[in-house]
Formats: sequence, C-alpha cells, structure tokens
Amino acid sequence: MSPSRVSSDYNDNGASATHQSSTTTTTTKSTAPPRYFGNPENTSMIESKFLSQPQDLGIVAVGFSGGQGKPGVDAAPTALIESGLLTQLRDELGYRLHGHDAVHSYADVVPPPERDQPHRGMKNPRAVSAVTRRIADQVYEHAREGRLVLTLGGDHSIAIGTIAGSARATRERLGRDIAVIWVDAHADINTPETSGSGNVHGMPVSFLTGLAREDKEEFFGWLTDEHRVSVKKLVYIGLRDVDVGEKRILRENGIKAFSMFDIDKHGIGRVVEMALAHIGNDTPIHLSFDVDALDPMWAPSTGTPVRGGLTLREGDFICESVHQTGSLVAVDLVEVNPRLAADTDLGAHETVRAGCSISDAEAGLEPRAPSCPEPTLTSNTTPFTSPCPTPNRRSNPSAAMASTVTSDSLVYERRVVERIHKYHWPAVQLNLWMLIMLIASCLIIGVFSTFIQIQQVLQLPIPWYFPYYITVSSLSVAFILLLLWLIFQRRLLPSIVMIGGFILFVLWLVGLIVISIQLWGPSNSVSSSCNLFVFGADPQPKGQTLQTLAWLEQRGICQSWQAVFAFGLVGAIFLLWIMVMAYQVFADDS
Ligand SMILES: NC(=[NH2+])NCCC[C@H](N)C(=O)O
Repeated sequence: MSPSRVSSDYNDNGASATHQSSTTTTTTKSTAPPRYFGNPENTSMIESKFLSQPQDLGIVAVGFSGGQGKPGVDAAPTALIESGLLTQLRDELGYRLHGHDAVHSYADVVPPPERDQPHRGMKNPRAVSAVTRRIADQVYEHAREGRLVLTLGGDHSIAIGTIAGSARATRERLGRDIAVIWVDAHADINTPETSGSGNVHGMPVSFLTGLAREDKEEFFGWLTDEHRVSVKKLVYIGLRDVDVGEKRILRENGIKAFSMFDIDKHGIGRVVEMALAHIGNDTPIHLSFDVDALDPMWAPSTGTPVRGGLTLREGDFICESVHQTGSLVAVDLVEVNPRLAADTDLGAHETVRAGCSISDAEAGLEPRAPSCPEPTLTSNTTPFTSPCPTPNRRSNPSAAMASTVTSDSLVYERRVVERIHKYHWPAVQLNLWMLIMLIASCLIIGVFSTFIQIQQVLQLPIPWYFPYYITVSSLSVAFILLLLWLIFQRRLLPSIVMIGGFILFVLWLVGLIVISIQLWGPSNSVSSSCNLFVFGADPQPKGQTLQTLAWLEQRGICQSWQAVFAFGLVGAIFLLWIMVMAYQVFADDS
C-alpha cells in the first residue's frame, strides 16, 4: 500500500490532542452507556445503538478509480479533505479521527494494465478485486474497534470492500447482519454477464449479495459468506437509471427500491420512513452514498450523472435521518470526480461541497452547503474557482434543466417544483363562522335599511352610521363570498383571511362603538328612550287603537336596535376569531 500524504491542515494542529491511538481508545471502552456519536457537547446527541466507540471515526480515503473508465475519481478524497471535511468532523463534531493521515492509492496491489485482462467481461478485475479486498481489511480494522467508519471514494466498486469489511466486523462483534441503504441513481447490481459496460462499479451489489459469484481468489473469490449481505436487508433510494438486466434482478429477488418516481410521489420524508421500516430498528446500517444520486445541478462532477435526481437537501435529509436512527455503523461517499466538469466552473467545486454536506449530515452535523469553508488550494489539485452555490436554486427550474450533463444515460427528467403549501382549515369551524357572519351582516343590513326608510317617511335626516354599517355589512358579505370562491378553487390562503379579517374588524368595531354611543350615550340615548316610552310604558297600550300600533312599531324599533348591537358584537368577536384561526392554520403548515 502506498499512502500519499494529504497537504491540508486537518492533520497537524491539534491532531495529537484529539487523535488518540487505538490503545488509548480501547481503555475508554469500559465507559458506561449512553454512547453518543462524536462529542455529545457538539453533536446532536444521537445515541449509537451498535458502536462501542461512537466518538471515534475511522477514515478510509480511497484514491482508486479502476471500477470505471474515467480518471479523476481517485482525486476525490484529497479534494474532499482539502475542502475541510475532516477538520470539520474533528473540530465541530468532536470525533477522534483514525486513519485520516493518508489517501491510499493501493499501488502495491494494483497490477499493471497488461496483466489485468477482462474476465467474464469485467474490466480491471484483478485491480478492483485486490483493492477492494484491502479496503475490506481496512474497514474491518476500524469497525471491529466499534468505530463509525467513513470511506471516501473512489468509484462505487469500492463498496465491495467497505460493505464486506463492515459486514464481517459486525458479525464478529455483535453477531448481527448489517443492512445496506444504497443511495444512487443506479442499482449497481449487474452481474458480469448482465453488464453492458463491464465496469465493476456497476456490479458491487451483485457480488455483495452473492448474486454474482466467483471461485478464483483474484476475481473476488475472496468474498465469503461472512462478507455478504442479504437481499432482504438491502434498500435503494434515488434510482432512475436501471439497466434492463438489473430490473429483472431487482424484481426476481424482491429487493426494496425507492426510485425518484417514489420520491416525487410520496416525498422524501415518507420514502426514508418506509426504507427504515423495511430494515427494522434493530439492524446496524451501512449507508453507501453515490454522489450521482444527487441531481447534476448539485453534483455535476461525477462519472455517470443522470438528470432528475435528489436535491442536495433531500440527500442531506436521507443522511440525517439514517444518522438519527442511531443504527449507523459505516458510511461510503463515492463517485465524486473533481476532474469532470471542472471547466464549467461550478462543477467540481459544487460536487465536492455537496460531498462535504452529505458527509456532514451522515456524521450528525447540520449540513453546511451554503456556508462551506473555502478549500485550500494546492498546485496539484483541481482549481476550485466557483463561488459558493446559491442555496435556493431549486426554486429556479430552468437552472435544473440547464445543467450540462454529458451522459448517454439521460433516462429520467425530474420536474423541479416549488414547495406546495397545504393549509388545513378546520371545515366545521370555518363553515360555522361564515354562517354566523352572514346572518349578522344580513340582519344589520335589513335593520338599517328599514331605519333609513322610516327616517325618510318621517322626513327626518338619515344619520351617517346607517349607510356606514350597511356598507360594512355588505363588505362582509362580499368577503364571505370571496372566501367561498377561494375554498372552491382550493386556494384559501391564511394571509388573505388575516388581512381581510383585520380590515373588516376595524370597520366593524367603529360601527359597534357608534351604535353603543347611540344606545347608551349621554344625551337622548335610544336605550333610555326605549326604557321610558316603550318597555316602561305605563299603562301598556292595548286594543286596536292607533296608540297601540305606534307602541308596537316603536317596540319593534327598540328590539331592532338591541339585535343590531348583539349581532354587531358577535360580528366583531367572530372577526377576531377568524384571524386567530387563520394564524393557527398558517402556523400548523410551517
Ligand atoms: N456507480 C455508478 N455510477 N454506476 C453506474 C453504472 C452504470 C451502468 N448500469 C453500468 O453497469 O455500467
């Protein structure tokens, strides 16, 4: 093995303070549970179910690209590390890092190309087999110590090694099988026979599940049952470019797969829930994240990009959710190729940043994409020239469509939509509100129209508040009709209700105050006149006389005043209520 040193700042200052040898760390093994990932003071306090040393992070940086044909993916670990990934995991999450001081090129086990002829159609079979075997040992060494293992690829063929290593260690340490969550645009489950490309990065899952087998040690014959995983404990998320042969394999083996269609249909939250439910909560999880699961808008620098992928946020969400289960035991981040799309400016930089964000989320840190620290530039790496990606480009569908993708596998184009708000109005209360407001408004309109007529007949001046209250009530009726129309259109927004409700409330309150003054005011109040001449009339007129008729008419007028006041009050209260209701509906949604 020929590890190359990484020229970033993560392995010098402070490393000795935080990086303890495995001898030191085993002494802390005896510390009693609960055991949190990283340092509980800086992390989300997620308790690990299966790691005995969850504050320790084993790093395997794999500078290998032989599982596919495009050079550059071997430069990813250096780019990710120089971008500050490990420094952040150490400094912000308090992980003690192990194995972080080298990016491995495995030059000692990779045979020269002329001695690595295709076998069963597989390209570079000896190299990939030897390298993944070595990776399996490296991951195993970390995992058997009870550490969380983070492998930075490399192409996805390296998962043969990472999963084999963590499956073996978990069986030995806990006597349990692991589950695998494979986040990827591709199923990578071709057998050598079904593969059209011969690239082993399209086959790791078939070797890991035993669907593809080989006796010869130099062609993955070293894989034994202790390295394998069950197809029942395998879940895919993000699929959108699955070969015909792979579809058959998935179907015949009943493998759980959530494609982009499922994510569009159910939303990422539900999909992750279903994926985790399939695995069950007492199974250690190995998360293998291929950066091409993300839409090329977020991660264009990858060997086999496919449009219509996950947003960066959805990718982070998957990682955060898996981390939160407490079952995570190992993570791979693969297929970042900083050399691809580097000339488009946005490409390499954004992909590396997306990779950082994904790894952070896996390790339990709030994703940092919008404020990723600027990477340190070194002469032999890809120049990162682009600015930080603008966080909100999901809201610009044309940006998603315009992403330059040089792939022959553009099979699925995902429409990128704005978030749709669903407001849940309490139907019964809303209907009751409209009914009562309608009754109040109509009553006031009716009473004051009658009063205006009476004034006219009596040739008396018409006070301003009669037409005023009629207008306010008519506005209220119009508002209710507007709400009905919006409900019918399914577009009733809380903001509309709150603004409309507030304006009417103010108008309504003015009317109510004026009516109160008329009713109980200091001079010639309606109430005192009514009490005196109508309700307190003594003797009360009886019989079919003009006087009786006048008394009845006056009593009607007095009762109308009382009704107007009562409904005016009810209206004002109900307008307050609708504002509160609208606010609650709004708050529930957000
Ligand atoms: N990890 C990946 N990017 N895999 C891409 C695989 C593409 C194709 N299905 C193949 O087998 O060649």
